Amino acid sequence: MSSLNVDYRLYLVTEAYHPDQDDEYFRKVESALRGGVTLLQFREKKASSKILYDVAKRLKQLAQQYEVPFIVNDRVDVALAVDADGVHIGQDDLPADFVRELIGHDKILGVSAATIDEAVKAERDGADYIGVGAVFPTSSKSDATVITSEMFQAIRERVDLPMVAIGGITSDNVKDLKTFNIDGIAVISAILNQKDCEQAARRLLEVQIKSEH
Ligand SMILES: Cc1ncc(COP(=O)(O)OP(=O)(O)O)c(N)n1
Ligand SMILES: Cc1ncsc1CCOP(=O)(O)O
Ligand SMILES: [Mg+2]
Repeated sequence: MSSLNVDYRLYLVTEAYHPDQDDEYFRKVESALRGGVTLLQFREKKASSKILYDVAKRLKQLAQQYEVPFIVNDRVDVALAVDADGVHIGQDDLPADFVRELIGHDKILGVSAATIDEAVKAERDGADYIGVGAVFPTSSKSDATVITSEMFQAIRERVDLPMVAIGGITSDNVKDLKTFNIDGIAVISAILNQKDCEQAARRLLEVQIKSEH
């Protein structure tokens, strides 16, 4: 998959997978895809490699059904094993230039950046997009720190790559990002903690479009 025409507008990052809630997990992801999610990331911090592989294969199939790219967080091995469309890595993961070598140029490489230096390096190392945040406080990632809007803007000015905002984004505060010239938002709880994930996704897309005008 070429990274050129990726639609970053609404990037869904998965919540923790629990085998005893398997049906519910996939039902919510599919509901969100129906609501218009444009990119799907499998983020799983605790599961065994076997579970990672099995869940990733099933998520990839779902993403394919809805024609959205499928990205694996952290685990390049799992991404390659299931032939995902890309990998997302952070500052504590394998180095981005090395990951680019491992996955080649046909796959999407996303890199987290919270400073200008990290963002500039990500671009140099071959990232296709950067994930920048946390833009708001979040309880979905225990070690996330909130960056200032000045930092966000400074990164935007220095890097030409598509930029996705992440962390604590909701349909209420998404309008506060409208001056930042972002390419999209990445969310977990704003979709997956809602009763109706399809409706939550649809609403986030709508609010984003409205706040562009
Ligand atoms: C789109 C996007 N942006 C940032 C992150 C955070 O990645 P990282 O800093 O490696 O933290 P973990 O998600 O691995 O805990 C992301 N996953 N996606
Ligand atoms: C993975 C990640 N990286 C920075 S904040 C965050 C969590 C995003 O989750 P939520 O959308 O629920 O705040
Ligand atoms: Mg990571």
